[in-house]
Amino acid sequence: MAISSSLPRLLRRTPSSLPLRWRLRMFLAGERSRPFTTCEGSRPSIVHKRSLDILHDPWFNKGTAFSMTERDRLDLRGLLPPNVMTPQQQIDRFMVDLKRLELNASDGPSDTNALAKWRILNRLHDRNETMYYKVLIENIKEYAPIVYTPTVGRVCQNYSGLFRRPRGMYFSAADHGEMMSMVYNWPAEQVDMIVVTDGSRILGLGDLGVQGIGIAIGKLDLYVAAAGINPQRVLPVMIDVGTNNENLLQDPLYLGLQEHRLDGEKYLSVIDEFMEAVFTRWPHVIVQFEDFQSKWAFKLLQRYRSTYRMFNDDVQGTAGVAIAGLLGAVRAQGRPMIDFPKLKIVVAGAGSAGIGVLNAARKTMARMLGNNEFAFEGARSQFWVVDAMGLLTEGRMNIDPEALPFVRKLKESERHGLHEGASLAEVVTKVKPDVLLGLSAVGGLFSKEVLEALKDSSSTRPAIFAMSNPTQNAECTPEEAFSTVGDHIVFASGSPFHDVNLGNGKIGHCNQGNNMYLFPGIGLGTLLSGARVISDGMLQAAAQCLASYMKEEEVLNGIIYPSISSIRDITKEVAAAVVREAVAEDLAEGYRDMDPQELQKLTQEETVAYVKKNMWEPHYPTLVYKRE
Ligand SMILES: NC(=O)c1ccc[n+]([C@@H]2O[C@H](COP(=O)([O-])OP(=O)(O)OC[C@H]3O[C@@H](n4cnc5c(N)ncnc54)[C@H](O)[C@@H]3O)[C@@H](O)[C@H]2O)c1
Ligand SMILES: O=C(O)C[C@H](O)C(=O)O
Ligand SMILES: [Mg+2]
Repeated sequence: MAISSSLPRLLRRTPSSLPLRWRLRMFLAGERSRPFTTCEGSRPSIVHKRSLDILHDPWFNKGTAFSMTERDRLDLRGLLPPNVMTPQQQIDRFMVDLKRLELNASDGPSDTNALAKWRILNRLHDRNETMYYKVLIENIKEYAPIVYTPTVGRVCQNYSGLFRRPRGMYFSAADHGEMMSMVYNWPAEQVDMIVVTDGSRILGLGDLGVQGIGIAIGKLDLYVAAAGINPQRVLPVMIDVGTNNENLLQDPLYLGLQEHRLDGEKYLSVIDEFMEAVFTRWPHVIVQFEDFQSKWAFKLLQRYRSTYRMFNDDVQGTAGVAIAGLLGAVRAQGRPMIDFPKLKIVVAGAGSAGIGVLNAARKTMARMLGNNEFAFEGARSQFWVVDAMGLLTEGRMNIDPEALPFVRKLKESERHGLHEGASLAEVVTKVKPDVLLGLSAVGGLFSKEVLEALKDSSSTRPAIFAMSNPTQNAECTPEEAFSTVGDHIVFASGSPFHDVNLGNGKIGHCNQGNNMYLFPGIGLGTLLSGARVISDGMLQAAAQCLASYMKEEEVLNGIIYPSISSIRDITKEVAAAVVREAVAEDLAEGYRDMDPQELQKLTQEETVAYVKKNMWEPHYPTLVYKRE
């Protein structure tokens, strides 16, 4: 039957408002499929596609309205958020989002159009990945704050409305027993990098449930843009084990499972099953755990790190970035890095990030002091930890095991005029720290009173790290820090802020102390070395590389982290440092045609060149058609 003879019939049956392209497509997909003349349930439409091909076909796609049986029949399981929606719910969700555009979609005072920009970039991402990444790489300073912190936080908060075309995989508590087969629904034969979250602590925004998938997508955008991981080989994953966010539990438009989070053994068995499934299909994949609540972050890290190629970005990536910044703060005082163990550090926040930093800083100090038990014990006394209940001392009931090494003895505290639960301002007043570091998720925690107290710091150049994300969760702004404590401070924040004009031609530098300077290089270095696991040594090599990347005159000027414009270059260097450490520790098993013996022969420069050569660039390849 020729197209031309059936076209008039087809045209009569389809609404004239539809583009001709669609009506033709309907014909080509089979005359039997009559979405306009049959209603759901009476006669099925025959499709000749499955999996993502259906989701990407505007004619057949039903998005979140695919029923569970259809999802199974069409290999769609895991490719959509778990909550099956009615068509009306889909329209309600879309309308809420459409109407929201009329409101001010701002994230902080810096960019009132951030979400609108995200939408435009996201549509490009869906249409043309090569072009999307070219735009991102060439304009990374401008658009990292859109695809990553801080806008990604707003994206996650609004994800049920923003959701259009699915990206990544969703494993839910309801998929127990199915994951090993579901993982084959992902169309890519090879996956190098997975970023997985359970949505329980997204940035400083709390439990966002299934909407947390946005953070996994944002992190992988940086893996492609900064580390040159091939975008065809990345996989964002959301493990939906429910949510304890009451608003989401009540929201009829929420896309995730509307039940309380799984806990205990049930929770662990879901994560175990997921890990087994992905490592069975892709034995060489690297899994980055992201934004898991502290309660599980440490346990899962300990459970998997010696078996699987995995790391926790919030615990380990953040620690490395903080160490590099702290070493920069020592150098900024005109002192050698080896003076680091002398710093007195007050840390506000004892969650996954805060404890990660404390452990790494303590180990670094101990290494500098002789790397023995005595040095390790002594280094403990450099830290004062304040959490939601104030100064952490042995007087506290029910202390988290991870925080135990950092509790202060009561006598010791009294000697400093402090007590269990003392406020941050009291601690800063009495301790006079060199560094005040915030990973508390409490915006404005470094109040005027706290910053005033820091003026009496015993350091010639006190350092303030307001590392919580996104923007509104920063413990203070750079303006507040410079104007209260003084022009001489060193300042870093987790989310980007502008530098401060101090007058008289002087600039107060706002460094971005964010794990984005390390995680892409840790992942790339692990991939290219073929390391079996990610060791402490590899993480430490990454941090040292970042610290030594900064030149003396920059550091003396208060610039302790590179500009994000050079993130591709620093990531290449970090990855090379990770490769070399993996080789030195005999963990490297090689990558493609580069075997461990050859890796071992590479000089420092050759390792950097090897990394560079393996970084994906956003160029269109020539395409040639070949019948299967
Ligand atoms: N800049 C970065 O690279 C980076 C990396 C990881 C995490 N973070 C940010 O760090 C923050 C914390 O992350 P997390 O995983 O550790 O969270 P978490 O919820 O596990 O821990 C938060 C900690 O802050 C403490 N806290 C709460 N209120 C406080 C107060 N008033 N004073 C002092 N401490 C208080 C809590 O007791 C807890 O110990 C988040 O905002 C996150 O975005 C930043
Ligand atoms: O995501 C970020 O910007 C940093 C960090 O992983 C966080 O959780 O805040
Ligand atoms: Mg994180």
